[in-house]
Amino acid sequence: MAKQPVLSLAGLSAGYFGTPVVRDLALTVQRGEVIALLGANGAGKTTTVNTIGGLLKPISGEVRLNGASVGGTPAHLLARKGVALVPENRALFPGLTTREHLRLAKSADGLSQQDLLELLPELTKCLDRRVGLLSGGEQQMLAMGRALMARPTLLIIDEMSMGLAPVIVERLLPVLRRAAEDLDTAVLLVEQHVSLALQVADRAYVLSHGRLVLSGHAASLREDRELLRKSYMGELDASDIPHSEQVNGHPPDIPTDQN
Ligand SMILES: Nc1ncnc2c1ncn2[C@@H]1O[C@H](COP(=O)(O)OP(=O)(O)OP(=O)(O)O)[C@@H](O)[C@H]1O
Repeated sequence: MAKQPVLSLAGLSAGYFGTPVVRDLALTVQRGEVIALLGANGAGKTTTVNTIGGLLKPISGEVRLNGASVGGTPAHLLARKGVALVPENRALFPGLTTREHLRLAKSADGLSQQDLLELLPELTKCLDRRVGLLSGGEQQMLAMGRALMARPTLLIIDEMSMGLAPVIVERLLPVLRRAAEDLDTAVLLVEQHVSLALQVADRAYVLSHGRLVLSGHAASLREDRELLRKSYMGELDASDIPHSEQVNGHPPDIPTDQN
């Protein structure tokens, strides 16, 4: 029997002031999986993850967490249900130390600081430094570590690579794999850096102009650079897409305009 996904979206439309900027999304993330949500600037990635994370209400369609409908549930209540969102700006406090961030994030059922440092030993040397003095890579490591303190069932990371050199991002990617494997977390990674994201992801979905245009196993997407390029640019037509990479086994909706 197929496992129930931790996260599933069905027919999800989301946007601002009642106007959708993403439409008819369907996507699943299972426990222990790292899923990449890819797309160019303005494709709708942040809108999607903010809707999953309870910062925006869906316009229509379903957001399900472990099978239960949670669309429109506020972020603080979703956090209690095991959803952790690392936003694009990381939302750290520059004047507090790493240790203070971890202390604030500690919860009864979560990881201890020691458990977290076993998972992310790179944070040990930062414990007593103020966050404003950490490098961008160290800050992102802390933002992810703070989110993992709660042992989330679903970890969402928006633009992990934002402002970081690729060599730094390569050091952060294994953290996602460790979260998935050691904590059995479902990980949804939003990225513009396609090749970095596909290094760590099990599967990926590509958003273009607010619609999912491609999904598939990361290994096969890595091999077909031209297919990926076209999906990014909204240039796909149905004949480009191998059956195995169609969204949910059906040809995805191909954007007909560039709006
Ligand atoms: N607060 C907002 N109010 C109105 N429109 C918005 C708002 N935030 C984003 N948008 C619009 O929604 C569309 C999708 O933006 P979104 O930020 O979700 O894309 P993205 O794929 O995350 O891109 P980026 O990587 O640039 O953040 C864009 O056209 C953007 O201008």
